[in-house]
Amino acid sequence: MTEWPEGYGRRVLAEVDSTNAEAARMAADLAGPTWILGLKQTAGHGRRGRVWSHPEGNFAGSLVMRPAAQASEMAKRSFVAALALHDALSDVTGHGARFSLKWPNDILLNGGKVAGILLESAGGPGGVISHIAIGMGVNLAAAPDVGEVEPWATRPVSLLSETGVLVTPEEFLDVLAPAFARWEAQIATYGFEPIRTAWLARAAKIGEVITARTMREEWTGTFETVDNEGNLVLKTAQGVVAIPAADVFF
Ligand SMILES: O=C(O)CCCC[C@@H]1SC[C@@H]2NC(=O)N[C@@H]21
Repeated sequence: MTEWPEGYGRRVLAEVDSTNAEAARMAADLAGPTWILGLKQTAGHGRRGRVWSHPEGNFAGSLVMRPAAQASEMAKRSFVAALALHDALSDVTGHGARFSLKWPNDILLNGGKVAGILLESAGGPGGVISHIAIGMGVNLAAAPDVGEVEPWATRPVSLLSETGVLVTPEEFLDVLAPAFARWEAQIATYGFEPIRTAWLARAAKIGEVITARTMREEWTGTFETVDNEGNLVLKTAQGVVAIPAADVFF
């Protein structure tokens, strides 16, 4: 097994409202980047304020850091997190080819959603962030009921139901944390480009027609790439558009 990464803290909580909320509470006194694992999460939330339910045995964890960086740079950590989750899920199952990455923040298994990522940060002076929480939820043991997610959402699946592999949240963290540290070292040393390239190599639906829905508009077009800011680039009938944030539908 890979070693726990040097310099990263680890806190396991029997119960927590939300590991991202706990990350915010801890941020002021942080000695270094710290993983928070919630074995039971009672008020987990997803993107756009959606409820993130926590069937027993699933992974709910956040990495909290206090980097001296602009918010726009930190947003790229969601790609780092996606790569780390892809590595960890591939490692524990031995079925890497079954996983793909859905822009912006989902991990798919056999085309269903097995994991989601939620970045939350607080601002400091001059656009520099004071902390970032990289929250990750993984359906290790069970997927939420279809009725719990929006009708248009990607079908939720669990690792257990799709692969027959059951790992505990603690075991999963022991694989995920070193994977994250490897990709974090890449972005810290070489910048976003190797992350972008690696992410694209694992992306779902590249070259295919997809729909991106933002708060105000909906775009349908060919998924060309992700640009060096992390935007989704679609070739539409109106031209090429770069979309910073949206929900994507296949
Ligand atoms: O797909 C999404 O909408 C993102 C889901 C993120 C859920 C995780 S679980 C751990 C962390 N704590 C939270 O309250 N949310 C994230």
